[in-house]
Amino acid sequence: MSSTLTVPVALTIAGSDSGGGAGIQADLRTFAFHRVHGTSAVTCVTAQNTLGVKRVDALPKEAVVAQIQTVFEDIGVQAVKTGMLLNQEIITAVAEQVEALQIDNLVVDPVMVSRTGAQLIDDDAVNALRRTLIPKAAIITPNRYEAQILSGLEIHSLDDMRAAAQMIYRNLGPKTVLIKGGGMQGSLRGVDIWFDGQKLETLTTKQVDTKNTHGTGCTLSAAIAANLALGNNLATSLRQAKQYVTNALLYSLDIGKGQGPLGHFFPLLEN
Ligand SMILES: Nc1ncnc2c1ncn2[C@@H]1O[C@H](COP(=O)(O)OP(=O)(O)OP(=O)(O)O)[C@@H](O)[C@H]1O
Ligand SMILES: Cc1ncc(COP(=O)(O)O)c(N)n1
Repeated sequence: MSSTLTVPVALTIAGSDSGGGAGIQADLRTFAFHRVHGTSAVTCVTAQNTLGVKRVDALPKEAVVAQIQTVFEDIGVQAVKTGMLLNQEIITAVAEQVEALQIDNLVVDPVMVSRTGAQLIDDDAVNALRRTLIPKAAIITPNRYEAQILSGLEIHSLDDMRAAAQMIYRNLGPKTVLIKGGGMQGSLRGVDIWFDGQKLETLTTKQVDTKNTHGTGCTLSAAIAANLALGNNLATSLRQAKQYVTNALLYSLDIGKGQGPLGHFFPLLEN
């Protein structure tokens, strides 16, 4: 006897991480955990491990567009997340597809700077993100450094995070801004702030004491997209996604010599 299931579908438009901790690999595991069918449009291929990124090769923008269109034509998609889009050409092409396909449930993780402060995309790409994609987002999820670039403010405290969220909302026009605390000091690492033009909310978990935090940002944005694909409203999606990242951090994996990945399927890892 076999049975068929109908499940929601999410699409990730992001880079491949050969080390399996972040990017497309983290996103697809996150979708699967949520019982959401994961589809993907690869933007670039990174040679990466737990110690860092050694090489990045971009795909032609036409290849990225073809993946998105081919998935939409046949399968249909309830929510989309974007991760590492790398260059101006790919960002502009993705923004055009968002417009043409009338994608509403769009989660933009504006991957620009790693948690260690290394810039991952050039200035033209940052400007393209600001101009073309961020204004179309249902939510954007910058980390501390990305929020500094997008707001022009220095961020050292919770109040700074709140001011930056409001500034980005007003200046760049996404429907909601969530600033992640992973790059802050001490207990603020578990605290995120979000602002939707009316409510200024805080999502708090205890700081998890682990060095294995590679892919936390990708995982959070993929979990938000998965929850939206399941039909949850934004506030519920953010709460659930935060809880999911925290659980996956509590079961992070000691793999490699640097920052290991999260335990995305944590219930299978319990002794
Ligand atoms: N040590 C920690 N303890 C608890 N929560 C954490 C910790 N580190 C990160 N987080 C949470 O993980 C989520 C991702 O935030 P973070 O600031 O790490 O994003 P990021 O810099 O984009 O991630 P990445 O390390 O993947 O680049 C946020 O909800 C943040 O609060
Ligand atoms: C392919 C790829 N995409 C994104 C990130 C950053 O991810 P994160 O912000 O989750 O560390 C990464 N290191 N590699």
